[in-house]
Amino acid sequence: MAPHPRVIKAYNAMRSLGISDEEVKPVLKNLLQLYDRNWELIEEDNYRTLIDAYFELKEDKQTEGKRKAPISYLDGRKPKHKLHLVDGDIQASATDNSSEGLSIEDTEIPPNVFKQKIIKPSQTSIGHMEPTTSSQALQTVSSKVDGISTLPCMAARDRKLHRGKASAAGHCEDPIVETSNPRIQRENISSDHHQKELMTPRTEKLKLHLGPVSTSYNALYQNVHKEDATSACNNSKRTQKGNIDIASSPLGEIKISLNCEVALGQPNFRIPDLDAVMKSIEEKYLKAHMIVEPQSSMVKLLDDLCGSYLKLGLSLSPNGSTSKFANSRNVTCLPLQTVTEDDKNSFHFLDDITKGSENVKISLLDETGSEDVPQFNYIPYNVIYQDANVNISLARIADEGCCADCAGDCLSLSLPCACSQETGGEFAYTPRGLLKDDFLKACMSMKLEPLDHHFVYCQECPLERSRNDIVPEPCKGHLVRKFIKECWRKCGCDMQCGNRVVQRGLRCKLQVFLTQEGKGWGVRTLEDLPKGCFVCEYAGEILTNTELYERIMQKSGNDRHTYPVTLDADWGSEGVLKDEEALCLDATYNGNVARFINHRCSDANLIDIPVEVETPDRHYYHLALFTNRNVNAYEEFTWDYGIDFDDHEHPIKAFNCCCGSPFCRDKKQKGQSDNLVLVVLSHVRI
Ligand SMILES: C[S@@+](CC[C@H](N)C(=O)[O-])C[C@H]1O[C@@H](n2cnc3c(N)ncnc32)[C@H](O)[C@@H]1O
Repeated sequence: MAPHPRVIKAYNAMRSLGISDEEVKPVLKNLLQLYDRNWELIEEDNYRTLIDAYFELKEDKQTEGKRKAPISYLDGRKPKHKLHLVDGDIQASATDNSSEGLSIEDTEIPPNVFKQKIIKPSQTSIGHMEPTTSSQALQTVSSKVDGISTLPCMAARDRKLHRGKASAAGHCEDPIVETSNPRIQRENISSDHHQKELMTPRTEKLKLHLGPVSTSYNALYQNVHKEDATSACNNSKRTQKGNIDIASSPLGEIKISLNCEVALGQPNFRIPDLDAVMKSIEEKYLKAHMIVEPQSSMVKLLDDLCGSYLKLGLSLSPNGSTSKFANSRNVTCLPLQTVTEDDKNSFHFLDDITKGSENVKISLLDETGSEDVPQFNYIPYNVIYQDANVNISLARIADEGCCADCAGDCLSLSLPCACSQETGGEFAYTPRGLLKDDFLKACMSMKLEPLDHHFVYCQECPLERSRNDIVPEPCKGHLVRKFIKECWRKCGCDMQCGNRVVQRGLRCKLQVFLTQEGKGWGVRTLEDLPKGCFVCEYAGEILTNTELYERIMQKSGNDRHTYPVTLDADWGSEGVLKDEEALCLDATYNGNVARFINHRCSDANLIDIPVEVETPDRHYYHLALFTNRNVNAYEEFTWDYGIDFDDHEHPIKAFNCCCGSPFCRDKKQKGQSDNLVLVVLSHVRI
């Protein structure tokens, strides 16, 4: 009888894993019976149910075999690996191409052979959730590309990175990362292994017990730790490292337990979806880390998995939807345990601090786990706190101050439109959306050599009033800054117009991370960025000077940081500016990613440039941060706040600068503690 096409497909899928038709047949038959011949259940996710059921059956049979009788080895040698993970008949998998029709009657459990399997390098599965019975297998996620075992959604590019990272991190021995390099396997498999086995790439199958207490991986896992690799061929051994507990048996079985008991102290913990846990790990290691950080390792990754498991579990609402696996019979809930010291050492990771409000996610990472996650509310754009008079109305924009007659992209016009007037009849941006070199150069020169440029003077300066309200000193002057003016709502061009960069929002891949130099949190780029690239604007609450002053007065000694930026670019031209008219941006409680960007004296890689978008005057404007040189992936962003560290009269005391720049302006001794360290960013003090 001609085999059923679905049977042939199933056989083919299993053959690609090196499993013979003979062995698949009884398993498939059982599953068809169990699922009432519902093929969809068997076929979904690349036959994961079938694969799981197959391995489960093998495991059961092996256990039974061990109990009943000594195991017979076809080649007379003891196996190094337990059948649970690697099995198969060499001849069958290599030569048996028959796809006999499957009939219920011809079910036959294959002999309990215990042989090392020759398997293609690509044959690996990860993320198998152990079912309660052998036939209830769920959650096998297998990936067969490039000989690298991968997490389920890993893109081809990411897999390359994964491989690159393995070597960079010195963890090539990790079978999860690299299974196809025979040299590496030779180095890590004990000497009594048969040569055929040494040259044979293996498959791994990882099992995950989902439960609030421990997450376990069972794997043919000789090489996770070198010390454990050898122990797998000698005596049983158990090692503990952080949240990870590794036990190995003389049969080559290694079990990795990830202790997530910290979850148990959390009343809101719900068991998360394993796919979501895996995805979150991928986000972190493949996208955020790009698998190139030297300190990354599988141990760290598994530890991270535990952390993500907890975090995702906690993020599920008690009454809302829980994981589809949460009530599954396949979930193993283990007894309660207490929180250990190790739990306190786990890192902090947030997938997206923007709450989805930006074009791109921004992750937060504290690899030490020592710092509390910052408490603030993410806002992507400036928001008026209360009294600030920011008059945004179309009526204020004169017809000649916009380009109502334009269409499409203003940058493509042979004669630049009215919106280029502010920048001398030329747009500040290139068609690639970068700052033009000349414009950037002029802005840099103002930043670095302010005295070479023009200043305007207030009749009564709000800054001087804040120093001495009774007898304020004369205004020291405000630099006449270069502005960018972008097209806006009254303009006829479209949103893709090249003169709309800042208003389109953040595009770069950024990460908030804990700096090593004692600067607290910082921001880094996760990709190479060219010179003149818009990174983000400094967004916060728009406050009047009066409101800012009141806030500063209310701050307690523990509340160390405030992040106000004065919008003083137009102060001099406004004559007498009252405190309730002078504006600033405060990102302390409500702000965007820029609130984490640290200061660097003089040679910072970002520059702040005022940008006029909705309002035609310069009373209120946006403060946009652009790269002033090429910035490499993983470089920390910095900008020069313009602090005069020698100005001891300033109402706001500066921090002790740890910028590390050879041009650092802070000459005072390090280590002096400040009770309340506040900093006014972005005004050059001369
Ligand atoms: C705008 S915030 C930057 C983010 C901040 N690091 C955090 O953890 O939230 C400014 C504060 O960061 C710290 N900071 C920034 N640059 C620094 C530097 N070069 N040296 C020391 N501390 C710095 C100071 O505490 C300052 O008040």
